Amino acid sequence: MYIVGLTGGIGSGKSTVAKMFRALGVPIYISDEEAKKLMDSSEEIKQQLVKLLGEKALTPKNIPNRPFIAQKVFSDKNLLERLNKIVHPVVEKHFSIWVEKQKTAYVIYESAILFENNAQNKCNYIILVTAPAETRIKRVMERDGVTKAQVEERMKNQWDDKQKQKLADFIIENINLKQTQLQVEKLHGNFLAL
Ligand SMILES: Nc1ncnc2c1ncn2[C@@H]1O[C@H](COP(=O)(O)OP(=O)(O)OP(=O)(O)O)[C@@H](O)[C@H]1O
Repeated sequence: MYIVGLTGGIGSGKSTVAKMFRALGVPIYISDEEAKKLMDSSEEIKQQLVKLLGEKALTPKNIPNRPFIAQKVFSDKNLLERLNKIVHPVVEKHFSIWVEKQKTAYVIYESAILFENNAQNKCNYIILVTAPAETRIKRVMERDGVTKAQVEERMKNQWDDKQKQKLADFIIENINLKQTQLQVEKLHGNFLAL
């Protein structure tokens, strides 16, 4: 079975593309969602969070205190790296178990920060979804009801497309949805024929 990574900057349309693959029967692992769920449920992660950030890292209900954690780690790169080192191995293990249960020719691993997290090694192929920055900003402003500056702030933590294009095997230009659908169908055919 092949593992196909799916990535792209904020507002590029990863989720939109993932839905198109899912409609074709491809299992999708949305890494950010799974990591969030695992942080809530894994006692192993929670214990390590308290070790790293103190008792306040958990709420009285024993779930991660996200605003507290975010405020701590986003101003301290070293802490962010250490947090990633706690969460990643658990997600990796969960992903491997999930992959083994799938019965298709390939699965998709979706992550906004696939390259930034060095997750390309686990993928046989990588698809990068792109769209012009102005388009992406407009989409996210509309989708999330945020300002241009807020979107640009989030973009700062991601690599730019030029860096990612060098490492991607396939690029889906997501501007017109019909064209995107055609690109997805073509790639799906390619992956099935591998
Ligand atoms: N080709 C398109 N034409 C018009 N709107 C689009 C197109 N592709 C995506 N959108 C819309 O743009 C917004 C962002 O798309 P989507 O959520 O798929 O991006 P994403 O890359 O997953 O974003 P994020 O990284 O923020 O999760 C959504 O509201 C989506 O419906």
